[in-house]
Amino acid sequence: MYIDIKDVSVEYKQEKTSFLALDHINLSINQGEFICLLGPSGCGKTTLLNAIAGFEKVTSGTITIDGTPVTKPDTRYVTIFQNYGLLPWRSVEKNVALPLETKGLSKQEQDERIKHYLELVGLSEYKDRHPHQLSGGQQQRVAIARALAVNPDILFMDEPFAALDAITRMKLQDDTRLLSTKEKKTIIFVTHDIEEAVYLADRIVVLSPNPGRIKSIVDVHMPFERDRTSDDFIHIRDKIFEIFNMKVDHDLEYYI
Ligand SMILES: Nc1ncnc2c1ncn2[C@@H]1O[C@H](COP(=O)(O)OP(=O)(O)OP(=O)(O)O)[C@@H](O)[C@H]1O
Repeated sequence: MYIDIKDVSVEYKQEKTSFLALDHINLSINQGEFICLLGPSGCGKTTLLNAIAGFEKVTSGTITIDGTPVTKPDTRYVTIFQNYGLLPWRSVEKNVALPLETKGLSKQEQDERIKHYLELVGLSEYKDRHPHQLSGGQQQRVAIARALAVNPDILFMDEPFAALDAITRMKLQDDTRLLSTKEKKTIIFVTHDIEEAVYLADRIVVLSPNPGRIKSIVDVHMPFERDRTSDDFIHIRDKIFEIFNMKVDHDLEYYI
């Protein structure tokens, strides 16, 4: 297995108390897989993502990537944060260039990568703009281009589209799925939006809180082209609702 999470617990210690955010998590992830971590607020999604990415130390258990134990963040992997994290004083092009400058790439290689990834996210014409001259969705695309430009093996995405309107979110979901296959990345994607998870994932890891545990793992056997209104889609969505013991109602917003 590419990523192996064995018996991982994370306990946050405060002055006198401690809180078990993750309790004996076991999960194996294949290379190239699209995994969604799904669950209600506080169930430990971000903690698990950060532990795999090396930003959070585990209290017990082990995480290995490609056979190497994770002890700290590795430049082979990259995280897209929810708030885009763009530098306002840099142009789109210069924002994408940022991580490349520290990688010691030649100017020509930097330029090629910037061009390629801005094209991939459809922002070539916006390269000279600054972040405040872009919509939220465009800013997030710049963040995606910047993340991909360093050619990471794994992309960690923590609710990257939560702040966007529904139409933009759907467009970026399509883009993300396309590049996960085109660029053959392993993607670990945190969301609390059930439909987003069913639309994107190869497997959905459903977590429950207090303490954070894996409640269920749902295989999403659907073709690449997914239709939110198809019977298969609705069947998997409703299955997840059942996992959460939530009433299925057609007027319900599908968030947890
Ligand atoms: N540094 C910390 N110290 C103490 N408790 C923490 C710390 N970070 C997170 N927690 C707690 O651990 C639990 C899991 O947090 P985490 O952020 O992983 O959840 P989440 O599923 O990502 O939630 P959300 O969907 O709201 O972002 C929460 O109850 C949170 O309050």
